[in-house]
Amino acid sequence: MALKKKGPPKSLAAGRPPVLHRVKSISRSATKALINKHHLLQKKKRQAIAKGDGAGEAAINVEIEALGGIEGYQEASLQGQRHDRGGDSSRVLMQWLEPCLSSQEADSGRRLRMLEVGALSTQNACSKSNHFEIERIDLNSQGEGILQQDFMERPLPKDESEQFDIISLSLVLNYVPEPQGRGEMLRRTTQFLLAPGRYIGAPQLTASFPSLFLVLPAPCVTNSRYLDEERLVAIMESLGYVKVASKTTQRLVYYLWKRGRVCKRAGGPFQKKEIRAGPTRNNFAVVLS
Ligand SMILES: C[S@@+](CC[C@H](N)C(=O)[O-])C[C@H]1O[C@@H](n2cnc3c(N)ncnc32)[C@H](O)[C@@H]1O
Repeated sequence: MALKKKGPPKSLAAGRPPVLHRVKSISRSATKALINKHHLLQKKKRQAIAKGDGAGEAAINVEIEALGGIEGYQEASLQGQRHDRGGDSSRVLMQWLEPCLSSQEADSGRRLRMLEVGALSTQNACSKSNHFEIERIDLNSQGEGILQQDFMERPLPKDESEQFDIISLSLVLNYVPEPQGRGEMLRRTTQFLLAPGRYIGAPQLTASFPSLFLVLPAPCVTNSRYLDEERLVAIMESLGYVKVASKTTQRLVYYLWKRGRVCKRAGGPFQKKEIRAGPTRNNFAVVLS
């Protein structure tokens, strides 16, 4: 009987059980291209569904799967959270909130409740800070501690116990393929936040809570035909939000919006209207009817 030919000796590591899922490294440009392609396919899929084009939808699903499906997309997103690529966006939130949170805990010991929509990890800066009791959800859970749930299908809160002091919506709004869907997502956040003005016993929290942490790729606001900072502020104000903090980097825009009372004179509705022309602009838009 012929002996089985042995391959090259394997490293010791090859024999060890996979105790840690290590994310494969992808270049920065490949990551960006993969994320953009995924967003484009999601948009085309939504259009095919709206037209009742079953064959088109199936073909797009094949393309999405060929790109690695939602898992491939999430893996690429995790690459973007690497320290050398700008790091996890919730670090900015913690820089903004740390001073008021530290003094609040010394006073009352109550941990604030956070809903993290589109959570890829349980190890980001807000999780590690220990300041929050966090409920994490994602369309495709990456594991324990993250509930698999579509925020748009999440049952509305029955009472205060199901509402939150803060919602994190980091790089999620731009995943929604249609402008109307984005407006609906923003509107929905208000229903999950506690009523404004409830921090009577902790006045240091009043300036920042209840609030929405919103992060978007910078070009969505800095280089869109249909959205700029002024229009975003107007949209958010029509929902009762007031801008408390913001930061723009080359890659991302970060905002902290505090929920206030909806002003009767607030503008809107906000249709898809060109506010800046130019061949190099993108088409990111938010529509609120
Ligand atoms: C680009 S990742 C962002 C992850 C992380 N928040 C960050 O800032 O790096 C977007 C995540 O949002 C999730 N997502 C998109 N729409 C969602 C929805 N309607 N409900 C829950 N999760 C959603 C996607 O599944 C994906 O994991």
